[in-house]
Amino acid sequence: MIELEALTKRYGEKVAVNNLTFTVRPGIVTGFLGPNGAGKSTTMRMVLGLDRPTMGEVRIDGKRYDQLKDPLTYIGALLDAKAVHGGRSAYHHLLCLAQSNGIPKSRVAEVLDAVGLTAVARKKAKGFSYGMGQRLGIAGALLGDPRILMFDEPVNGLDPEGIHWIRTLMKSLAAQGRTVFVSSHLMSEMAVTADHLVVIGQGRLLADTSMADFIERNSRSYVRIRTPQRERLLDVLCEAGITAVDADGGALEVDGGKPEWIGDLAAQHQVVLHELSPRQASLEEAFMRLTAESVEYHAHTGAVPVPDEALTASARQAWGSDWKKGA
Ligand SMILES: Nc1ncnc2c1ncn2[C@@H]1O[C@H](COP(=O)(O)OP(=O)(O)OP(=O)(O)O)[C@@H](O)[C@H]1O
Repeated sequence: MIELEALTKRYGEKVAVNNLTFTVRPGIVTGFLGPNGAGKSTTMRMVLGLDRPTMGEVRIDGKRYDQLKDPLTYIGALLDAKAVHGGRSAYHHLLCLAQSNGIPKSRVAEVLDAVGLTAVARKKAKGFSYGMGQRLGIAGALLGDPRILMFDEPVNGLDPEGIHWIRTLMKSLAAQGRTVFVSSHLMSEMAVTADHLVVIGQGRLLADTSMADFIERNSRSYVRIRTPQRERLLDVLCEAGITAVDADGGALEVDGGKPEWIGDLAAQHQVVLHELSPRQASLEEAFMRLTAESVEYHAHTGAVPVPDEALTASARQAWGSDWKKGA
């Protein structure tokens, strides 16, 4: 389990991580989502004791990172796949890690096998492709057989086969009862990998919710309609008790409506339709909406278009006053 409590990191005037409180639990994959610069990597570095919090703290199974004996046996992480001595072979890179962390030598061959690098184990890391480098980084994370694993944007730059492999690996690690914490800026990727979501924007917590809840609340289905007789159609829909809202390009949208029903209604009233199409809002759109509110807060004046229940209490407070103080 990873517990963050009021975790904050300032770099001069810049608040990279702002009062984050959440828990990453075992047995599931927790996705850590946020747009570029949201503070994901800074948070992960603080989890590993690589950056010092300005305020607050992080506990790994109840202890600070610097209190862990042989930390690789508690938490394994892939933060930067390039952080490998290029002149060393994959085998020697892992052997050095093992020896400096009280991990038996036999474990090196096991993790090389687990990530599919056995055949190239004696080759120098500098000759590795990006995907092979990612696999080597993951082997390092698995080396201490830790109960907690943390991956920073592990699928970035990978081909579909590599993405599928990492996705399957994370799910199987969680199924073994481990805590799996993985960052991404892609909602679509998290939707098929994570069981739980923590979303941040500008260092602040925006949502801490189960993936199932997020999907249920944001998988909006609607019908898009275009007509040259807009006012007439609006009257007809209104009489039928259907609410239509304006959409881009002069179109109308009806939430949850059936296209057949709207088409029949239009035909009965001799309203010409140029488009009548069922649509499903993507989760990526929902994520962009959620995070755009934090990125562009100053420009925002209307109601927050995200389901209130999906937000944390601190996020609800965050939509406003304290942001304008420049916090
Ligand atoms: N050492 C540093 N000094 C100054 N500012 C920093 C430092 N590290 C990060 N930042 C700033 O803190 C903010 C958060 O950065 P961070 O890398 O944690 O975000 P991220 O969510 O991981 O983004 P990305 O997806 O682009 O990696 C950014 O505005 C970044 O410029």
